[in-house]
This record gives sequence, structure tokens and C-alpha cells, in this order.
Amino acid sequence: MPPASARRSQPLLSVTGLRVQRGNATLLHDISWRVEKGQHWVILGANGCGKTSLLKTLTGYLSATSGDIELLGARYGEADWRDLRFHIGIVTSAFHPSIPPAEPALETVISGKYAQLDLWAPTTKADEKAARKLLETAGASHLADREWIFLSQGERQRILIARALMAKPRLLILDEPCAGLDPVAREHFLGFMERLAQQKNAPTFVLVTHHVEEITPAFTHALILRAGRVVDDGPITSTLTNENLSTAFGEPVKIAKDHGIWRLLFSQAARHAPKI
Ligand SMILES: Nc1ncnc2c1ncn2[C@@H]1O[C@H](COP(=O)(O)OP(=O)(O)OP(=O)(O)O)[C@@H](O)[C@H]1O
Repeated sequence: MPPASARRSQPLLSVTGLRVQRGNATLLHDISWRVEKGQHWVILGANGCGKTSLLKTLTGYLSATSGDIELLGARYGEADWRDLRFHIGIVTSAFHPSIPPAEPALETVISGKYAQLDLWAPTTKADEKAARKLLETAGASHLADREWIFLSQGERQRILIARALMAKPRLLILDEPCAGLDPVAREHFLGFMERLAQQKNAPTFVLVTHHVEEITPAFTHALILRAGRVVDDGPITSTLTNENLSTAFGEPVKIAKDHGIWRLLFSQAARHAPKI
């Protein structure tokens, strides 16, 4: 066993020289990224910058052309990615169509323990108890028996977070969790996410978004992407700069904090002369 000092320094996730190529298209170029325990990250970038490709590669749905990914010291390719995937919870609207419309929310949550969509395994009393507790954490106890088809967007996101937490992941990826939420539902959801991230023993959060307003105080670090490359990564205070965000979004922008909320300011010209 390595000495205690080495064990302490092992990152939760380490991505080195990751390149993903499909045909003539290079989706990700030489991505290196290191996530330590206790950090919470936001991945920011414009449409098409490679966020989804990175998430798919981390969760084993897209294979790397070259480079290394290590999760808790286990290297993809050497360890079975299906085992590694249990340590990564992911909440994405891409799952929505795979959830049986008549499945009650409680079962959707329980299915997370088995990393399964469309639960078929027999459930135990202990699973049910754990799922009810998570529904309570998500402020969704009242939805336990409600069928998926009837849940609102905001309710679905909470149920999917509770579902992801069922497997006790070390890393929880939230892929644009506020997409489709009205402004009030979004504020409530951000408050819920913030409380969850601040909890003792919370997994490390990775929030994927286009919107700096969604970066709540729990987030400590940012990875900024542009056209499949890292623009910058590191502590929020040094990465959320006018220069990095202007590069990321391909337009001069300014970043400011207003009553504790990050905002991106555009010049008037951006609205009146859209790029076509
Ligand atoms: N299998 C593929 N073959 C070729 N090109 C692909 C493939 N998958 C994705 N791409 C391209 O790679 C680029 C990055 O796509 P990706 O979905 O990762 O972007 P994104 O940052 O998630 O975008 P958005 O914010 O719009 O969801 C896009 O230009 C996309 O068209």
C-alpha cells in the first residue's frame, strides 16, 4: 500500500492528454484536468465546445482516441468502466426518454442503485427506506407515488438527482440541470443544489452549464472549454475572467458579480448585430 501522504494526494479524477476523434472531426484535443476531493467544479463553454463529449468519455459512452482517465486511481481501459461508472452519478435530460412513463418516482430513485433505467430488479425494504430519505433531501417526498409522465421539469431534475445519489457516487455530474426551468423554479433548484453541495460528505459536483448565473457559492473551480480545448481551468476566482469568457464564447463579454450572483454582460452590439 502506498504511504499515507501519497494516498492523500490521489485525485478523485485525473484526465491527461485526452483526445477524442471521430472520422475527420476532433471532438476533444489534449484535455488535461484534475479534480481533487472536496472541490466542486463547473464546466463552462459555448454550444458545441465539447462538454457532452467530455461527459460521455468520462462515463464510458464514448471511447478516447488517446490519453488517460483515472478515477480514484483506477485507470480506464485497465479497470472495468462499468465498475468505475458506479462512482459517477450523472443527471442529464438525455435520460428522460428512457424512463418508463408510468414509473412512480420512488422506483425511479431506487433504480439508481442498480445503475439501471427501467427498474426490473426486486427492491428491498432498505432500498425503499434509502430512496424515501433521498426524496426528502430533494424536497420531493410528496412525489413518491407520482408517475414520471406527470412530473414537471423541475420535479424531474430533483428525482434524477435523488436517483443519482442512490448509488452513493463520489462524483455527481449535473448536465445543464436548469434547462427548461422557469426563472422561479430555477432559483429554487439552484438553492437546492447549493444546499446539497454544502452538505458534509456530499459528492464532488460537476455542473455543466452555459450560464454563469448558475454558479452558486459552493462551486470552487471552473473548466472553460472552447472548440474541444481547455481555455483555462482552476479556482473560480482566477478562471472566471473577461478574457477567458470572451475567448470561450467568441464575443467580448464582461463578467461581474451582482449581489453575489455571477453575471455575463454583453455589449449592445452583440444583441443588435447577431452573427449569422
Ligand atoms: N460522433 C460524432 N462525430 C462527429 N462529430 C461529433 C460527434 N459527436 C459530437 N460531434 C461534434 O463535436 C462538437 C462538440 O459536441 P458536444 O455535443 O460535445 O458539444 P457541447 O459542448 O455539449 O454542446 P451543447 O452545449 O450545444 O450541448 C460538435 O461540433 C458536434 O457536432
